[in-house]
Amino acid sequence: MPHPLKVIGLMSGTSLDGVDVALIETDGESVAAFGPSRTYAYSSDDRVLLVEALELARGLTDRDARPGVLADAERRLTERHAEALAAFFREFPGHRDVAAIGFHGQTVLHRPEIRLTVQIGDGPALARAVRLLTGGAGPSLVYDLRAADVAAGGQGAPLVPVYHRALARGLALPGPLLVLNLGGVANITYIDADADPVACDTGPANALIDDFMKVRTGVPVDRDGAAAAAGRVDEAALARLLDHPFFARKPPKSLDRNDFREWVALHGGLDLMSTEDGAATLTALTAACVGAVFPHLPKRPVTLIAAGGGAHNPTLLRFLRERLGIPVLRAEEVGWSGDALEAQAFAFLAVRSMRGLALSFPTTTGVPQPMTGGIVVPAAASQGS
Ligand SMILES: Nc1ncnc2c1ncn2[C@@H]1O[C@H](COP(=O)(O)OP(=O)(O)OP(=O)(O)O)[C@@H](O)[C@H]1O
Ligand SMILES: CC(=O)N[C@H]1[C@@H]2OC[C@@H](O2)[C@@H](O)[C@@H]1O[C@H](C)C(=O)O
Repeated sequence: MPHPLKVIGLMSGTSLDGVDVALIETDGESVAAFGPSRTYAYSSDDRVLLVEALELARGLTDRDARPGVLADAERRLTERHAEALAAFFREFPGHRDVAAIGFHGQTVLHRPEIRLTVQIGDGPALARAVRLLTGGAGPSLVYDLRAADVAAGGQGAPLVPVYHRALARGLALPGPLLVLNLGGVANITYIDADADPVACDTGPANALIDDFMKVRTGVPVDRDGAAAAAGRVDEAALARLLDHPFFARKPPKSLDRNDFREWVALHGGLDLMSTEDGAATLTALTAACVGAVFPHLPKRPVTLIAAGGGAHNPTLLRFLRERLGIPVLRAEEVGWSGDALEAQAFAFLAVRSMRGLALSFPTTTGVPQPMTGGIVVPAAASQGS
């Protein structure tokens, strides 16, 4: 096993809530040690800018174009990542000797069917900012990790399955195992012994709930699932929503954050529901979407491990248990950090990229062959530039 590197992963996910920073020690094949992790929240102003950027990005046909507010959003996002790292190094000065950084950026558009996925975030600019923080040659920085997969005909997402598999090797749980990330969008990794993991996005998770709660209450979250717990699931609306062709498609498949927005507006009937019933119905939708992937899996999973922000929502966890009929564990119950998992994954993927190892596989993104990816700004290259 090559010597493990100290690596930081940076993730800004589809829920637009902030920058996740996580440190691990890894050789890109297994994890030697977990370090600290933190989330640095976006201000409501940042969020408004990112939402505008997502709206504008809907019309993009060129992944390198940054018209209007997209250029502002990319600058702001890169700055926020530099500030997040500055705060992280202030708190953990002993980790300034980090060897590499994996920088996901912010997905503003994801349309793999036309080979287009756009993550904003200026890798070379962040590499320069990091060098000012660390001194010396600074770490290598790896960014744009989805592009190669999409260019080769893959879905470009999810990319975390190879990390989930590495972690799952250390567990003594009965399989097949399902790892579920409940972010803005939900995605699963199905792991059965040493077979290649099977993965896909399953449907909306928190993004629809957050957007609905923002309209109804001004606050973009159903904190602890309180509203959903007080509501009644409209099963007829749920059945209409599950009639979307996405659910009949076999994996690999992936989603843009806003893919279900119009569908829900058309078929959800949420305008006629109370806040509680609407929250309950959208929360049940997230759980039912995970159930909808079961018929597409090689075998029925026997254990589910839930991670991501949605794993803090007890109503969502209850709905998952009720609708799936299998044990649902929180990531912490198996010794993982549910909130840091994705950022850790991008640290892991950065090392894999630097070593030329595969990030994605035919069974995870549908790419024709296992595929590496990412653009590396080597430590020395950022020196003096
Ligand atoms: N206590 C809580 N109760 C209910 N929901 C919560 C709670 N804490 C976090 N969340 C939800 O989790 C979301 C954030 O999840 P997470 O950070 O995993 O998303 P992300 O990484 O941005 O998304 P993705 O994985 O899609 O890229 C918040 O937007 C919120 O809806
Ligand atoms: C295009 C894109 O950014 N997709 C995200 C999004 O958020 C969750 C889900 O949709 C997943 O497919 C992916 O992120 C995780 C980190 C992944 O690639 O594994």
